[in-house]
Amino acid sequence: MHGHHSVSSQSDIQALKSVLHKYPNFPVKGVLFEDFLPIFRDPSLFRKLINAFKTHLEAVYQAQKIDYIVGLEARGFLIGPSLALAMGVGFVPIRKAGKLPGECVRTVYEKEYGKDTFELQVSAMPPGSNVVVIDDIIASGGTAIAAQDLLNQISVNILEYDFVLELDFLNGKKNLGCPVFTLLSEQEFALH
Ligand SMILES: O=P(O)(O)OC[C@H]1O[C@H](OP(=O)(O)OP(=O)(O)O)[C@H](O)[C@@H]1O
Ligand SMILES: Nc1ncnc2[nH]cnc12
Repeated sequence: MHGHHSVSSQSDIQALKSVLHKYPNFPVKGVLFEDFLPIFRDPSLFRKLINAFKTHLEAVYQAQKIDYIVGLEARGFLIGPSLALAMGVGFVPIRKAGKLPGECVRTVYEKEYGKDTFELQVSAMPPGSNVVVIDDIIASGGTAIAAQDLLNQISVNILEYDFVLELDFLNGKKNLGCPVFTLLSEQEFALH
């Protein structure tokens, strides 16, 4: 990558956007499902995705240390570990209920198309850790708020949320008390 560029090149962003796919009425009627999986089928796009998040985070957090990348099951697991490894920081998963051993904190939440339960291992991170939460998309924001709830319960500080996509019309960001970065925003996507 080019050392002094603080944002990803517009051609990388366009290349990533060009493979996104929309599926009307999936998984339920009335939902327009945004599929980002084609990015992972092409290693050069996968690399562009990871580099774009890394470049963004390194530009924003020069003075402050990121302790962990926290990924949300399941699609946050496709990005989080690769990003954490590239940045040389730890990775911690937040999982759907019943998957994690040991003492866990738990929360029930509503998302755009249903209800779910999230858990986080209490021993995963020391209190006061600074984390970035990553997922593929923010829709209603229910999932992101559930992650905030769990991280608050173990006294971990969220520096920001990073998403690949957002559904603007659902305004999911409104109840989040920290910055949100969206790599391929739906607005720009629509212009393309
Ligand atoms: O902003 P919200 O309305 O809460 O929706 C966003 C969440 O919904 C999807 O996860 P889903 O629970 O469908 O994940 P899965 O791929 O693990 O089934 C998506 O990957 C986000 O995590
Ligand atoms: N419209 C959507 N597309 C993909 N993932 C989602 N998760 C919640 N809403 C979604």
